Amino acid sequence: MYSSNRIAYWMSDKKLQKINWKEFEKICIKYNFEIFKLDLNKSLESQGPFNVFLHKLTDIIALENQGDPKSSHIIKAVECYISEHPSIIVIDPIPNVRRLLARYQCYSIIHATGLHKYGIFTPNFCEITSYDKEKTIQQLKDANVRYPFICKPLLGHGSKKAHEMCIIFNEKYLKDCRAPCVAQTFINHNAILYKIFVIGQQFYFVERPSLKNFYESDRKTICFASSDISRANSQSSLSVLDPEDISVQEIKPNPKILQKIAETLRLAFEMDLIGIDVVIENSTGKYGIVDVNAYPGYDGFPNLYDALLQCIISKVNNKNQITDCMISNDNPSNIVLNHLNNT
Ligand SMILES: O=P(O)(O)O[C@H]1[C@H](O)[C@@H](OP(=O)(O)O)[C@H](OP(=O)(O)O)[C@@H](OP(=O)(O)O)[C@H]1O
Ligand SMILES: Nc1ncnc2c1ncn2[C@@H]1O[C@H](COP(=O)(O)OP(=O)(O)O)[C@@H](O)[C@H]1O
Ligand SMILES: [Mg+2]
Repeated sequence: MYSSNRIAYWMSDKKLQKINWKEFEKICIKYNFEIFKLDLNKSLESQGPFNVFLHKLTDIIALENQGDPKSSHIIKAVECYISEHPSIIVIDPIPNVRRLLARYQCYSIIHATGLHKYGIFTPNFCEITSYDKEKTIQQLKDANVRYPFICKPLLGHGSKKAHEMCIIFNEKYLKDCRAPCVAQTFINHNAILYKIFVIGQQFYFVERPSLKNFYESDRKTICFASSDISRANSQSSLSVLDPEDISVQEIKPNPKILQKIAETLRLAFEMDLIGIDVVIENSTGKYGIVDVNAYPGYDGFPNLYDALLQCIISKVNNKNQITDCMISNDNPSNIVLNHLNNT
């Protein structure tokens, strides 16, 4: 049992408390898995061996990305250990998490999935690279980004700043774009957002508050912190619909379409633990994917830890099958080799 069923994990203490991790440890023990928290400040070799590494390293990866030497040292050590022990199942692989954190890259991956065939899209987006007004106008035009649009920081995690955004309504206030950033067309969706939580092949969705409808106008830029908008109990004034929008009929989400989004993005990002923010566009009824997160909160996911362990077990079994297959594939080639040697 020692090395074949040993799970190492790392998450911040804040996250561990929030998600009642003790519950997961109990389930692991019940199913004969040993589980322990990896100490990132100690030699990893001395804490091994283990065959599964489960983590939420997003903030450290984001800090590494911003040049923080301590974070960079930690992530390099983890990556080095993983590459020296290629049989470890990493949930989720660090290069894939890195790709997800960069918003522009993240939207490009969604855009390339072909989900538009099913009435699913990611709103038009582009990277704003400078404070040069003419250049910005051209970048918006080339990508067909319309007013109003949201400016989002390039990096989607790692600091409070990553979640500070603004809505720009007209050319006059383009100066408020905090370059470099991603600009994304604002989709009116009656202030309702759906969060899809994915754990391997299982998924679940919840409804959350979101931003009210906005239209192109000469109004000033609105700035907001995204954490004030779509948390379970958020009560922002930006989520209160204007009187003329109250009568817009709510479109109920089709679970089959949300399932299609969950399955497609899990494969596209090659990640098992993701959260996807989806809005349904008022005017078309189409499903817009506005954000994808690594290892989300899973608030409300039924039997969360059974689902998580099931995901781990199926990956361990898959890996064992592949290994068995490689061993048994060895035999025919050995026979051929022996045969050749004997002739
Ligand atoms: O960036 P957005 O789109 O808001 O997504 C967030 C982040 O993933 C948060 O993780 P973190 O705080 O680690 O960045 C997560 O909170 P936790 O993982 O801490 O619970 C939130 O889960 P919800 O709290 O379920 O919304 C999820 O909605
Ligand atoms: N293109 C969009 N159109 C309309 N609302 C959006 C759009 N993108 C984001 N939002 C709203 O802004 C919030 C924050 O944006 P998001 O990209 O999810 O940022 P974060 O990574 O900080 O969660 C979302 O929860 C949603 O309410
Ligand atoms: Mg979000």
